[in-house]
Amino acid sequence: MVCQLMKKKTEHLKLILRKAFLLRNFRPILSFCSAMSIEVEEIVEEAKTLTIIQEGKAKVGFHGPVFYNPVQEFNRDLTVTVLRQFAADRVEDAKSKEESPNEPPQKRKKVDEKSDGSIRILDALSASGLRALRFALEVPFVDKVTANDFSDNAVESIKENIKLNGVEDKVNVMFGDAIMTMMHHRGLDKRFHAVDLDPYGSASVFLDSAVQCVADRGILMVTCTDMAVLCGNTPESCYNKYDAVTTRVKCCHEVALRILLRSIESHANRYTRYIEPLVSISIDFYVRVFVRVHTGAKKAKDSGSKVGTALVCSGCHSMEIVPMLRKIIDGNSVKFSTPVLKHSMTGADDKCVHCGNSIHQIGPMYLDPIHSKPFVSSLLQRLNSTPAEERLGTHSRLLGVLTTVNEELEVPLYYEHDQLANVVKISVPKAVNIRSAILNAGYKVSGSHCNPRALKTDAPLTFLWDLYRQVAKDTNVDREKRLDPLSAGYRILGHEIKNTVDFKLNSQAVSQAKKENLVRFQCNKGKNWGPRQKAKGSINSTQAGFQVSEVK
Ligand SMILES: C[S@@+](CC[C@H](N)C(=O)[O-])C[C@H]1O[C@@H](n2cnc3c(N)ncnc32)[C@H](O)[C@@H]1O
Ligand SMILES: [Zn+2]
Repeated sequence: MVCQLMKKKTEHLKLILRKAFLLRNFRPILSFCSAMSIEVEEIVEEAKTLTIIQEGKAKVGFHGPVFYNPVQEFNRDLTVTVLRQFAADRVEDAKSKEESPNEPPQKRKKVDEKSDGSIRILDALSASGLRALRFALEVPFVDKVTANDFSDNAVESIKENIKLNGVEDKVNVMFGDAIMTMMHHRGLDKRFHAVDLDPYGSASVFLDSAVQCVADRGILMVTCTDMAVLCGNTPESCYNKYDAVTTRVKCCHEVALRILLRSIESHANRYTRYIEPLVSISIDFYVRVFVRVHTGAKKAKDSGSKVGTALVCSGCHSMEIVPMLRKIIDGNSVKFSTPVLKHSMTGADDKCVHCGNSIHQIGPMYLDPIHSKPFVSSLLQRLNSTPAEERLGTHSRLLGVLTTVNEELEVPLYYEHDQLANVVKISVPKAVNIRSAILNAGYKVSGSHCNPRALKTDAPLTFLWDLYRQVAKDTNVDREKRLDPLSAGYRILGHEIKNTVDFKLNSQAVSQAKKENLVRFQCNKGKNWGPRQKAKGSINSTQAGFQVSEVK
C-alpha cells in the first residue's frame, strides 16, 4: 500500500516537474523536494531530456524520444507558405460563391461545415505536433487542426505542446494509426481541407486513405524520404511501393517526383478523383509534393493520357517520352487510344538510333506539369511582400527555390549540361553557351530546381546532338584518336551535322534566379544533415493498435 502510494506520488511529481521544465520554472519544485527529502535524481534526469525549441511561432518540448529534425524547417516553412495561400484562395472562393446566386448552397454545406471558407487540417504523422502547432499559429482562416500519431510519447508531447502554445481551442490530438484516422474521415462532412503526410521513409502506404479523406479541391501534402528507392537503386522495391520502376538516370530527382505524383493520381482515380499538382519539390534528402484533389469521373478519365513511361538509352543517355494513352478529340467526340509502338529514338534493331546501345524503359510517371505556375507566382508575391520582421526562418531559400521552380519549362525530365559533352569526350562548354545555342535555334530552355546542372529543353535530340557535334568540330576533336570505336560518342560523332548551330550569347540564357543571385541550392549541408532515424521505441503500423481515439 505504502509502496503504491509512493509510486503514485512519484508519478505525480514527475508530471509536475515535466511541466515545470517546459515552463522553465523548476527551481521551486526542486527546493520543495529537497526540503521534504524526496529523491528526485531520476525524475530530474528524465525531466532534463525535455528541451524546448522554437520554430516559427511554435514552441515544442519532447516527452521522451519523439522525432524532430531541424533540417526539415524548410519543408515546414514551405508548407506554412503554401497553406497560407491555399487558405486565402478558399476564403476568396467562398466570398465569390456567397455573391453568386446560381451556386446550389446545399451541395457546399455537405462538404464544408463553415461557409466562411475556414479550413480543417490533418497532420497525420505529427510526432511532437510541431507542424500542427505552426498551422494553428501561423496560417489564417484555420478552423481546426488535428494532430495524429500512434506513439505514446508523441501523443504526450503533442498534448503538452498544445498547452505550452495556448492553442487548446484550435488543435486536437488523435492517438491512432494514421490510416485508420483517415478512413474515419472519409465521409463528405468529415473530410479535411488539407492533409499533411510526413512519414519515416515512404508515404506509399498512406496514399490510398489520404486521397479519400481530402475534401473536393482540398490539398494533399506528401513527403517521401526514401530517395534511394525513388531514384532507382532498387527498382524492385520501387515497383512494390509505387507501381513503377526506374534506374539511376541523371534526372532521377524529377523522375522521383513524377513517380510519386503518378502514384497519388492512380490512388485518386480509384475514387473518381484526380490531382492538380501545385508545387513539387525535390530538395535535400526528400521529395515534397502539394496537390489539389478534385472529384469528377469525366476528368479522372483523362489520367491515362497524363501519365506514361520514358525510354532511356544506356549508352548516350538520350530520352524519349511515351504516353500511356493518346486522347483524340474530334469535334464533340473524345476517344482514347493506346500508343503505336513507334519511337523516334529506336532503330530497326531496337537499339538507340543515336549511338546503337540498348534502351531501357522507366515509369510509369506523371507527364503533365508538376507545378501550377499561377500558384507558384502567388507564393512568390506573398514572400516578396512579407515584411522583414515577419519572414520565416528559411525565407531566402524559399525565394530561391520557388523562383527556379517558376522558371522551369513544362517539359518532362532534363539532361545535365555536361553529361552529353562527356559522351562525345569534348571539353564541357559553358552552360550559358549551350542555352544560347538552343534559344537561337528557336527552342526553349531552362534549369530545374532539382539539379544545378540541369538542362531542360523542348529541343529534339537530333538538334541537341548536332550542338555537341558542332562543339567537337569547332574544337578539333579527332574521334579516331580520342574515342573507342565501340563507344556511344564515337558513333554519335560519326553522324553529319544537319542543323545550323549558333552559339552567339542570347540575353535569355541566364535565369532570373541566377541573375538575382538567389539561394537555389544549399551547398553547406552542416552537421547532422539528412533524414533522422525513427524515434526510439517507435512501432510500425502492423504493430499499432487499430482503434483510433481522440485524446482529451
Ligand atoms: C518523420 S516523423 C514526423 C515529423 C513531423 N511531421 C515533423 O515535422 O516534425 C513520423 C511520425 O509518424 C509517426 N507514425 C509512423 N507511422 C505511423 C502510423 N501508421 N500512424 C500514426 N503515426 C505514425 C511516428 O510515430 C513519428 O512520430
Ligand atoms: Zn544512345
